[in-house]
Amino acid sequence: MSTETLILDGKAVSDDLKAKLAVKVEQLKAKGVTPCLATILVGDDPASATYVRMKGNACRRLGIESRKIELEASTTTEELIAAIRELNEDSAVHGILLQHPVPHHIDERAAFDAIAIEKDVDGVTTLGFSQNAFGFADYPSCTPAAIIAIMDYYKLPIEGKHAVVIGRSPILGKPVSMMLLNRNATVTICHSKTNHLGDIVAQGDIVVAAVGKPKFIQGEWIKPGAVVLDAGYNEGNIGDVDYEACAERASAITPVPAGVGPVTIATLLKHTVEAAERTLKP
Ligand SMILES: Nc1nc2c(c(=O)[nH]1)N[C@@H](CN(C=O)c1ccc(C(=O)N[C@@H](CCC(=O)O)C(=O)O)cc1)CN2
Repeated sequence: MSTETLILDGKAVSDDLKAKLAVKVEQLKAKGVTPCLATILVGDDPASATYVRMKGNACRRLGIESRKIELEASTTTEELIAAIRELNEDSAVHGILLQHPVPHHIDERAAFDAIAIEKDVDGVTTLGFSQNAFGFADYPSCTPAAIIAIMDYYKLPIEGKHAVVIGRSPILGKPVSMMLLNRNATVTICHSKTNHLGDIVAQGDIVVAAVGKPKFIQGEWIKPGAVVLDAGYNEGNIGDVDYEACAERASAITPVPAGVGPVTIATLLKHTVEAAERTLKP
């Protein structure tokens, strides 16, 4: 790795965010409101169970209530939606998180869209996505928001830069592309059918890896001086970026672990606290 490469420390960004949130949680509690996040886990995927546990622990450490709903893998779409509607109606719950992915037989889009917009702290509903695309979402999807938060924390410019996003999922690649566009970047979205991917990535001043394939982004694709953000969370805590090789060329890069991941969770907490704050306002 070049000695000049800035390692973008997600733990530092997340600690900074959480320190500010701790104050807000205390203020809310003094007014009789305890922020509450309900997490829904369907089935027994071990990685998903880990992420839900991490979110619950992060909530508790900050004084946010965490309500965990665990449903059998055989749960139907209708049963899942009924559980979500119950949480929508529960005034003590401020945010709802449905852990992705759900088992294949479930209509995940329908389930996401059952979440009330004012409780969509994970930014997964079609309405939330649309608001984010227009640049006025209360709660943009957490990983895209985390990527922007890291760039802002380190004062890395976005405006006028060419951002290349690899991945087009509805909770990551697409929303982060819209957020970068709304910050006046020129955005290219690449995906599994993109031809000459390396040539396109090589044009990026900012490269966002959201492809879901371990070490997929090659060092020789990176333009010298580019900023590389790795949103990958593959098995074994391996990112989408070939870290050592990309760090040789990048001016700044997020590691995995301790890069985008911790900021994603801190962002979820931030949105939950904001949702609780909004219940106080007329
Ligand atoms: N409904 C959602 N589902 C999923 C999302 C999401 O944002 N909303 N994102 C991913 C997974 N994810 C959160 O759910 C997630 C993955 C990894 C991390 C993280 O902090 N990883 C650590 C390392 C893990 C460890 O220590 O064991 C790190 O990078 O340092 C946070 C969130 C899919 N599903």
